[in-house]
Amino acid sequence: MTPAVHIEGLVYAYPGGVTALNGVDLRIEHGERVAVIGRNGAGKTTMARQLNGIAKPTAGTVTVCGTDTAGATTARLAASVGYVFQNPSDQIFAKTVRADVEFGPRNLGRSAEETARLAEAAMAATDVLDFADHHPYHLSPAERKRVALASVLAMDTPVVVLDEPTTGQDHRSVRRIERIVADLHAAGTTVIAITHDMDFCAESFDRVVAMAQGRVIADGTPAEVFARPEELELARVEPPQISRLAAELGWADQVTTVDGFVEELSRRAGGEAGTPGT
Ligand SMILES: Nc1ncnc2c1ncn2[C@@H]1O[C@H](COP(=O)(O)OP(=O)(O)OP(=O)(O)O)[C@@H](O)[C@H]1O
Repeated sequence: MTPAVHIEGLVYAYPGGVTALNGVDLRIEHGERVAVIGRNGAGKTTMARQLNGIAKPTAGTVTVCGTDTAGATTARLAASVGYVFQNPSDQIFAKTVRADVEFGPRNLGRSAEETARLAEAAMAATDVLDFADHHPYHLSPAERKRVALASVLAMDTPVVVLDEPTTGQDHRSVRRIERIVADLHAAGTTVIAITHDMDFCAESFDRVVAMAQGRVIADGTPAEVFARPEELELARVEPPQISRLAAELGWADQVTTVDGFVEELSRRAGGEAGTPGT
């Protein structure tokens, strides 16, 4: 089957001269949940921007849902890839939240009825329905970020790319975003998130791709990647808090999620600690 994303030998140099990507190879299958991590300037956003054709390879190829981005218009790629910008101000443009969220599906040729249904569902999932008729300008940065997410969810694309979705969000909103990622996954959508939030990374993603200096330096499950101190050092990231707690307790097995921690605790206490989520 054609992969959702296939990147081969990708090099990208900005017009100013910075070579931000230095030979990236990455294959992501349909339905995968992938977190892309790494220090500032590692090339994460530059790579993600290739997926919806905002930027085109200097060398190498990027194929999304079977379409080579080199010859494809951004409008064509928009049907396959929804991209939530790191900064919502780069994305939101309409006079009301509802108009912004409805723009994408309408632009993709959905009927008025379908557009309204998709927009309503996306606004409910991101908890922005209460201010659907407000001007996005009057919302807080965290709320605007959720509007940007709603606008992409409403497009119902097979691939969704989230650039730093949890930044600036409170605990409740982060949990909501975790739920959205789980729902997208259950619906078969491929989810790719760039994140500096290692707790979110470990809780919501099955695969972690670590980048440094324009290359992929580690690729595996959260447990595999967080067990590689040299690569983590190079990527300047620390394992999730729960992993560090488990390490402090001297547990040899790699724990990356709260549920995993509770399971391990329960096993060690002979089943007395209860089951996760109860
Ligand atoms: N518009 C641009 N023009 C020139 N160079 C750029 C531009 N945007 C990014 N760069 C450079 O490209 C490299 C990769 O940047 P990029 O934003 O992709 O990294 P990142 O891993 O997403 O970082 P962050 O975590 O800070 O978002 C950096 O050296 C950065 O300075």
